[in-house]
Amino acid sequence: MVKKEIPVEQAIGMTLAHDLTRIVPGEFKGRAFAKGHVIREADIPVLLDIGKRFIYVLEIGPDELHENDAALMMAESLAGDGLEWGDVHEGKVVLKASTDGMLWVNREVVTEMNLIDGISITTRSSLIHVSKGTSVAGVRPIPLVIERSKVAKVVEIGNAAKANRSVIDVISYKMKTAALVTTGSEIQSGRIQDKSGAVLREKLDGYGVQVVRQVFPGDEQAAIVREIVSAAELGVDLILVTGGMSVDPDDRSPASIRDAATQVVTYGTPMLPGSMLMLAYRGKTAIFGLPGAVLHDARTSFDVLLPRVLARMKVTKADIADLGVGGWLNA
Ligand SMILES: Nc1nc2c(c(=O)[nH]1)N[C@H]1C(S)=C(S)[C@@H](COP(=O)(O)OP(=O)(O)OC[C@H]3O[C@@H](n4cnc5c(N)ncnc54)[C@H](O)[C@@H]3O)O[C@H]1N2
Ligand code: MOO
Repeated sequence: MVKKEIPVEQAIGMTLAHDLTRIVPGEFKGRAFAKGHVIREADIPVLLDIGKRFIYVLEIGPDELHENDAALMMAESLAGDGLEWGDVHEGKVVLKASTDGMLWVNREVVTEMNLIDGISITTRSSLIHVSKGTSVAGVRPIPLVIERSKVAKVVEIGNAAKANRSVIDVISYKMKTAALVTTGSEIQSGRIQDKSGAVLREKLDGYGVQVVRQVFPGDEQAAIVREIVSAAELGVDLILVTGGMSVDPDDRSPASIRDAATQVVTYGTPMLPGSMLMLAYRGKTAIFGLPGAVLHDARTSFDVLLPRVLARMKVTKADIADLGVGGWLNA
């Protein structure tokens, strides 16, 4: 690479080799001049205002890449389903969700890429819910001009990983319908008005899941089991059982879910709030036992697990055990 520094006063008529950024703390951060801009006399004071006394004239060698080209090549090798991106800005491509769904990031592969000197791939956490339009990853090289071999290595790692699944995907939700089994004698008898229906309907609506049934079986185990089995036979994707999830004699929900399920993933999670949550399946129907905190707190273990269940990702006891560190969710 040949990189010549030209004082801005002598740069009129020259072409900018990269985007130039302007930052006004608290007000603005973005591109003031785009790569390729031909400098005019009127630009000189603006350039001086943003602290540019020199501009580069670049000659990029055959073994090198400009930051913008490198960022685009890397973005293409990383991105799989459910993603889109626009122009490269200031050497960075921002990947955005093109659909609602669960963000999947192959952490090991991204770490391997970031170990290459000069590579910077930044993502949101894997396995979280993202809405269409959300920015999920920023991809850029650190230097203005980077060795082609480093970018080729990123692309090679990305393509090798793709045999299995892309490095970054937004996986749309496969589950669409839910039934609510609202236990509790105090709700069944009308002593207490049900609050779970409104809370859970609103939450599920955010994931595109429709509540098609709500029943109030009280606290008798046989009645709760009957309602879970009936909802599964109706063909809903998801059954949410609330109430009776802890240690009192009339807390029958865990035993009822166990009776109705063909597989129990966990009763109990290392997360707070939401430690008494249960996850089970009856065939392909997912069953959550939701502790009282889900009705009370905005974010619980349910919000952590729901995206991966709706996306039909396999969730194991080991996956759940791994959530303990960072599982204090109200921090
Ligand atoms: N000694 C212990 N106490 C508690 C434990 C424990 O391990 N040992 N666990 C705590 C945790 S964690 C939670 S969370 C709650 C679990 O509560 P449950 O899920 O069993 O909820 P219930 O006892 O059935 O109800 C609690 C409370 O919420 C009201 N409720 C329930 N459902 C509805 C509804 N659909 N609409 C409105 N209100 C509802 C219910 O009337 C009770 O007042 O236990 C801790 N305690
Ligand atoms: O199961 Mo509870 O208060 O941890 O939500």
